[in-house]
Amino acid sequence: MFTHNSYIHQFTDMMSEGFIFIDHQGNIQIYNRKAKEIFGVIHNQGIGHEAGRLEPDDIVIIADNCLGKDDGGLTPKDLSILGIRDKGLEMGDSIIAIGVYKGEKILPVYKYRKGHENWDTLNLEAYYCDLDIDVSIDNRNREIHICVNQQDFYIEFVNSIGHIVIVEGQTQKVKFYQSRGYTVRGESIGDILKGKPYRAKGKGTEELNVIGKNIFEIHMGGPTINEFYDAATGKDLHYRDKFREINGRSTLCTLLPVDHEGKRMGAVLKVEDISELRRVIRERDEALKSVDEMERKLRDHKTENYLFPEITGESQELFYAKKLAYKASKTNSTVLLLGESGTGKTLFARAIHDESKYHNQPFVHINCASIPENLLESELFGYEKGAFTGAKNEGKIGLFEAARGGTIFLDEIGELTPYLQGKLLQALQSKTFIPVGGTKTITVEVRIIAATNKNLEEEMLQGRFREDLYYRINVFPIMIPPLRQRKQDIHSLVYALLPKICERIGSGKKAISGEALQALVYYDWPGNIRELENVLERAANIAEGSTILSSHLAIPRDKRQISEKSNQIRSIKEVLEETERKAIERALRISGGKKQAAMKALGIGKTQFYEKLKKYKLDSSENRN
Ligand SMILES: Nc1ncnc2c1ncn2[C@@H]1O[C@H](COP(=O)(O)OP(=O)(O)OP(=O)(O)O)[C@@H](O)[C@H]1O
Repeated sequence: MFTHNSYIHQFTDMMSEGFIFIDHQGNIQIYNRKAKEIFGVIHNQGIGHEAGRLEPDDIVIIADNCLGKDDGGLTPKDLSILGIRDKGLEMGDSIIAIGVYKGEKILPVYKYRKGHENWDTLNLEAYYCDLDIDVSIDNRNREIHICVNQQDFYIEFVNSIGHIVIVEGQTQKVKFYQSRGYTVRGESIGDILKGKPYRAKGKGTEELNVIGKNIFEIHMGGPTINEFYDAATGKDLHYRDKFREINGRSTLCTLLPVDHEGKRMGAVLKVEDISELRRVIRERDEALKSVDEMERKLRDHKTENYLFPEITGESQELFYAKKLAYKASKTNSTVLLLGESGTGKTLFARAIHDESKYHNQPFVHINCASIPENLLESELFGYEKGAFTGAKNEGKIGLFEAARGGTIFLDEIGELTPYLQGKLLQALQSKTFIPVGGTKTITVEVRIIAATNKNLEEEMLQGRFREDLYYRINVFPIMIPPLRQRKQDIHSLVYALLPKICERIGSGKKAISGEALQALVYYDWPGNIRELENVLERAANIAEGSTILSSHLAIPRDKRQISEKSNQIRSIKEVLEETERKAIERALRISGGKKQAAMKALGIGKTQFYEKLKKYKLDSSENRN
């Protein structure tokens, strides 16, 4: 009845979904164009080839991502026809194999992965029988590529699939390649290897006539096709838009029985191919993953920003230093804080300790410049009783020991004498020391943070600081820029520090006038934040009213005139020079004072670089590396 109704065929061919109708015996009556496309009955993929069968001496290339599944039952044993007899190979394994059909004289090449292993791609490249062969199974993108002399034959898959390309031994021409719809065409690898004929492919190829054939001739069994048959033969089964896999393709299916005058006539199956949709979903998942990644990065960025709230300032320069400090806090490495006096090195050292895993352990701060040289050794390493005149009878533990398990902060490390530098180096290297006047070696695990306002590299080059100690402590350098290079922080510093200062000195709350604030911004702050604190404290003390005015600020008058100066027009040369100076300062700062690195970053030659350092007085020494 349906076979002769050409209108029905025409109409169903116009549908964008696959549509199959089988009668009450399971014979196909309608199989529309889209269904043929989905299941590969119509075949226009690739270059095409003639019909044929596998012959001895043909070169066979196989890529199968799960032996025994969905490939027409290809087993490890089947591969013996190519000379592969590997006892380690089992069902469920993935394999790439190249061999000659029944060609016992030419050994096969192959590579496989066990089924339980987790991997993304399996790849085999070979020059085999004068052919350039490159095969890959890409589990992530769900594709198998077999490239023969740069000709790519690829196949997509959902769960598992087998792909095969056959090259004629004599002519070296591709005589068969696997593609979508192989089950419908009865061309599984298993069948092909057993010598079953395959159909021609490509334009003008005769279409496989499915009408009138039993559904099981065209589709291998499987839950969906079984249900389809059951519904057609009388079972009361129906569903709408369900995800089903048919012949290894992901589909969205609607199944409906067809009754006429109370009698079961058959069933229809409407099929939407969602492999494409899967690809889109995968792409979307990947996009979401990168959004997640991005969000995580942003979160980290935010955390770093909010991390050390006691370190006030929003400048990029400070943010960069904070970021490094945060990273340093999560390692055990020795940290070297570099920066002028009053820039916040102690604050950073404390913040690193508090954020580290040692935060419940002691934090011991020692200023190497403030202790007389003859006492420093015993302060650091302790002494035994009676070690020297004036020593306590019972002896004393040193700061290294007091810091056991925690952090020792060696401030102004550049002030250490050569003798103490040697002692310190020994302690850092061996994590042991001998107290003054003692004989017993003491072992301590302690995290070192050192700080200096000197240019240690310069000190080292001048022979005033031991090179070995310099490298030992310069593991994680963090440069804290001076306030004049991050004037942007002045506002927030004033607003954070002033209330605390007022509370401490009991002056009552004080505000600051716009003019005073502007004067603070224009000043160059050689003493950095410590100087800013002092200026604010003094101003809060002398201001009688509730507002600090510029007249209350103890900063040199001529140095706050820059505001007026900045209104003057400057020559281009002046502006360019200032920009140049700033660029060099910034490069030196970011490279932690390392001249080679700064020079490289600036992209200028050595002579030019040193000339400019001299010109802008950024370096006292002229003849350095
Ligand atoms: N970013 C900041 N936010 C708030 N207070 C700061 C900041 N930086 C520094 N300070 C304050 O400035 C003062 C000087 O800082 P700190 O003692 O840490 O500097 P330093 O570099 O160790 O100085 P020195 O080299 O003279 O020892 C301290 O009172 C500190 O709390």
